[in-house]
Formats: sequence, C-alpha cells, structure tokens
Amino acid sequence: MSQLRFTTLVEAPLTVAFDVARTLGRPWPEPLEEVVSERPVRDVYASRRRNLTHSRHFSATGAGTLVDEQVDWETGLPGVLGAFVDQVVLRRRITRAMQAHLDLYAAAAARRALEVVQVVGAAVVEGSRVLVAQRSGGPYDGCWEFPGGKVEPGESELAALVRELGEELGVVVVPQAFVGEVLLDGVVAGGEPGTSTLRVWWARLGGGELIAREHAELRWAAADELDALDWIPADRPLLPAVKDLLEVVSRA
Ligand SMILES: Nc1nc2c([nH]c(=O)n2[C@H]2C[C@H](O)[C@@H](COP(=O)(O)OP(=O)(O)OP(=O)(O)O)O2)c(=O)[nH]1
Repeated sequence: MSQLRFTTLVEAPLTVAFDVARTLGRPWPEPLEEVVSERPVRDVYASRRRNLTHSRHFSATGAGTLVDEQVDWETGLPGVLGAFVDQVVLRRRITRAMQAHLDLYAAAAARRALEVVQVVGAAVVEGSRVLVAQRSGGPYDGCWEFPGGKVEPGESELAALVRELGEELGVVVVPQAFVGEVLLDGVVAGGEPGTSTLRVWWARLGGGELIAREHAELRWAAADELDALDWIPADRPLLPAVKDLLEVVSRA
C-alpha cells in the first residue's frame, strides 16, 4: 500500500473547515464513496475500483483548524509495473491534485469564515480553580458557561476575549493558550444553525475586581466540581481539556 500525508492550517473554525472541504469535493474527478463522516472532525472516502482511500481529520488549534489528510492507494498491478504505477505515476498525480486542491480549499475556507460569527470564552484559572459564570435570562437562563461572547466583525479573537471579560466582569485578562473548540448547534447571531463554534482560551487575571455585571452568579470551581454544574450542553465536551489545564496550572 502506498501512502501520502498532507497537513494544512486553515484560518477557519472547525465547522467551516469541515463544511467547505465537503462542498468542494475530492481532489479527483472520480467520485469516491463516503465511508465515515463525523462532522466536524473526520471524514473518510474510498474508491473500491482503484483501491484508494482519502481520510481527513480536522482538529482545533490556536491558529485555526489543522486539516490532516492521508491518501492510501494500491493499483493491484503485479510486479515492477505495479510498483512503478503506484510509486511513481500515481504518487505524482495525487501530489499534484492535492496541492492544487489544498490552495483553493484554504482560501475558500478563510473567506467563508468571515461570514460566520465566532464565540470566544475564557477559562480563567487561579490556583487550582477555574472561573465559571451562570447565565441570566435568554435561552440558556441558569446554565453555566465560560465567560466571553461573540467576536465582532474585523475584531481578532483574543481582542474580543479581553473586551468581553472587561464588559461582563470588570476585569482585565491575559490570554495564555488555546484550550479547545466545540460546535454550537443552535443559531448564533442569526447565522445558520450549527456553523458557529465556541473557542476557549486559558487566561490569567491581570487586574480589576470581579463583578457579575451580566451573569446571575460567578464561581471558582475545582476540577471535581465541574461535571455537576448545569452547563450549556455544548460546553461539556470541553470539560476534560479544562480539567487537564487545572492539573497542569496547579502543578506549575
Ligand atoms: N460566552 C459563552 N457563550 C456560549 C458558551 N456556550 C455556548 O453555547 N455559548 C453561546 C451562547 C450564545 O448563543 C453565544 C454567545 O453569546 P453571548 O450572548 O454570550 O455573546 P455577547 O456577549 O456577544 O452577546 P450580546 O448580548 O452582545 O448579543 O454562544 C460559553 O461557554 N460561553
């Protein structure tokens, strides 16, 4: 079996990176059959006739979505001819097709990302506790969340994080590192349901006095208290990463 791997960093949230990749289709004219699809993290396509498999894995990073692709193929032709076709002819064709496709894809995803409202949240850590906030009013009334909000047009994600925490809690925060990203399946700011995501950053307090200006309650929660809170459901997949963060920060 021959194999090629490609990685592309796309300036787009997970959902956009995934959806645009699927809309553009495969780098080959020949249709492939879908084998696995787990939006927004993974898809696998295969062609039985050519014995070719194309897998993509999408993961969130601080700089955007990392798309990891792998192409496996085997013509099944015997002997030296088979080795030549697999190792030289097809390898060259697949490389060329992928490179042309990936340039177009990254540009299309970055353009589409500008139309999607992004939400940022902060995991503010002090010692071995993280700040959690209870929403007041609206569809998630009474649910716990990471304080933050929507990124405004033209604003950077981290500028939005600092602004939102200043507005909501009266504090200055200093972002430290990216924690994780989850899909928001509801409508955010009138956008298409399921396109926005929440990206959470570890942050430290840099000044000011905490005040709940918009929330019902603020609480410093230890790792073993997180699961029992009534979270906005979309946030739950982030809890393992936040617990890991608490462990690392409290040990440092
Ligand atoms: N801030 C925050 N929002 C979250 C979380 N989880 C989650 O699903 N959301 C959703 C709820 C809202 O639909 C959207 C964020 O909206 P928001 O109301 O907090 O944003 P905002 O401060 O910019 O709001 P606005 O009043 O200016 O419209 O993201 C979370 O942990 N933190």
